[in-house]
Amino acid sequence: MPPPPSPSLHTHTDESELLVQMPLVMRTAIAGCDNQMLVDMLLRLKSIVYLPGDFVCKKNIDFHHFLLLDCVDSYFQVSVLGCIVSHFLFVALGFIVFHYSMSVSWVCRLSLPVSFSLGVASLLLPSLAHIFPLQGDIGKEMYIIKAGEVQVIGGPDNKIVFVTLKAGCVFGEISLLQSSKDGGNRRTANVAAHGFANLFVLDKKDLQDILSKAPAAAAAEANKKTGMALFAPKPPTPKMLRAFGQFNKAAFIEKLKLASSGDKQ
Ligand SMILES: Nc1ncnc2c1ncn2[C@@H]1O[C@@H]2COP(=O)(O)O[C@H]2[C@H]1O
Repeated sequence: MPPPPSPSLHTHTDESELLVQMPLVMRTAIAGCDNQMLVDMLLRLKSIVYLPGDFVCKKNIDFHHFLLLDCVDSYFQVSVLGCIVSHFLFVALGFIVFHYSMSVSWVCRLSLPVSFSLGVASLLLPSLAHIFPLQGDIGKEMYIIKAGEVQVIGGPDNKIVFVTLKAGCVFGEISLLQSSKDGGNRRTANVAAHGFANLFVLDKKDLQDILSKAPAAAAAEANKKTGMALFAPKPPTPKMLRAFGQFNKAAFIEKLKLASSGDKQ
């Protein structure tokens, strides 16, 4: 008797079984989708697990990461470090100048104030980042949450949680769909994994391919035109309704009075 097939070697799968395992939001969305589009999309999805706190999308560059100062958690320490680093740079510069037998007096005189200013500048860097925010990542992928949660975060030190997205939610699509003019393809928010998050990732190019082939895309284009009809001038009111529209209450009461006085006579 042949051995029973191992579960991992099944050649075909029952779609309804697969569907049951998906988050409810995804199942509902799938129900209204074009079949070919779904197949196209599913074949291109990659599954990635993000660790707790990992950034999936970045709107702002974090200056502590930027300066490679993850271990330094206060602006004061950053500025002190800035002073020390710039002072050593000047000492090195002085050494080079001295080595080439040039005057070092101006280097010595400038060393302290410049080190100090650079220290102050490094103190101000995080505040400057809020005034002149650096542009974030260019969106290259969008995500569907398979399991776990992600949070859209912002504010100082990304402490504010704007929204928590759960299994079945889609995000990271805005920068993919916006035009690149005026930096429109930059991430509009920071998104980080809240606990372990298993995400399906879809490339920008794959998304564009799917949308260009999908009949739904054409329908959406057509809908833009038909949708306008909803706001177009309304058709003229039918005759009967127009008669109601011209209904004059005072004249009607006058007619009633006349009729009743005629009855009495
Ligand atoms: N208020 C919000 N609610 C839900 N999702 C958001 C919100 N703001 C931003 N996002 C998502 O966060 C993503 C960040 O990258 P994108 O700008 O590409 O696309 C963004 C949206 O998908």
